Amino acid sequence: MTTTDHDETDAVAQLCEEFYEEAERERERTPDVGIVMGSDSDLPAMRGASEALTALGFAEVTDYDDPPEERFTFESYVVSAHRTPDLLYAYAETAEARGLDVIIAGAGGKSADLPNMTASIAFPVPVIGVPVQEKSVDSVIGMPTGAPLTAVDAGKSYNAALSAAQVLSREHDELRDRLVALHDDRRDGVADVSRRLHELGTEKFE
Ligand SMILES: Nc1c(C(=O)O)ncn1[C@@H]1O[C@H](COP(=O)(O)O)[C@@H](O)[C@H]1O
Repeated sequence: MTTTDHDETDAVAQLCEEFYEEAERERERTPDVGIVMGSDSDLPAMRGASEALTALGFAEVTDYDDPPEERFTFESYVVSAHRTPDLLYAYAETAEARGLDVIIAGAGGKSADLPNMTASIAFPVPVIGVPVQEKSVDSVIGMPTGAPLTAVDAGKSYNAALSAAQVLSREHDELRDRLVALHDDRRDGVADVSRRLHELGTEKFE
């Protein structure tokens, strides 16, 4: 093992320790939604999740000691079942105690095991899987009976966030109303674009 490998192992152990410590703390405000992805190279595909949550008035927690004022929040991490199984275990095992109500987990490649392993370990916290690529779909959704995972289509992290908010909205009318408003906006958007296309014609439409 090189010095770098050793340092990286320590860095993983430190993050694991932080999750276990957080699980022990009694905090008034904790993130509602957890976003995890197998690599930071998944960020372009996973950004839709934070965009949708932000559109619904969620803020991102980047410091547990200084959480945002917003009522609904989320947090993001890179966790890999294959590269850092211990980190995955620490993240998922402590998810409920750390206050997470729903997890959105995205991974790519043909062996996208992060979402399903997170679902198994974090149970009964619901996990919404995002296959980052088309080739990841089967490995994300293929769960045996008794090991549930909800998933969206490849790359649809925006929808994963809407589903996460739907779960939370059953307990929070305020969030329910924001979801309905966002839904209505999208519906109006179709009418606007339809009118513009019709009135400008296909040549001038941009
Ligand atoms: N599918 C997984 C897991 C996992 O499932 O544990 N860990 C990383 N990955 C995926 O590997 C791809 C390439 O990652 P790199 O770009 O870091 O090489 C990413 O799409 C990631 O989600």
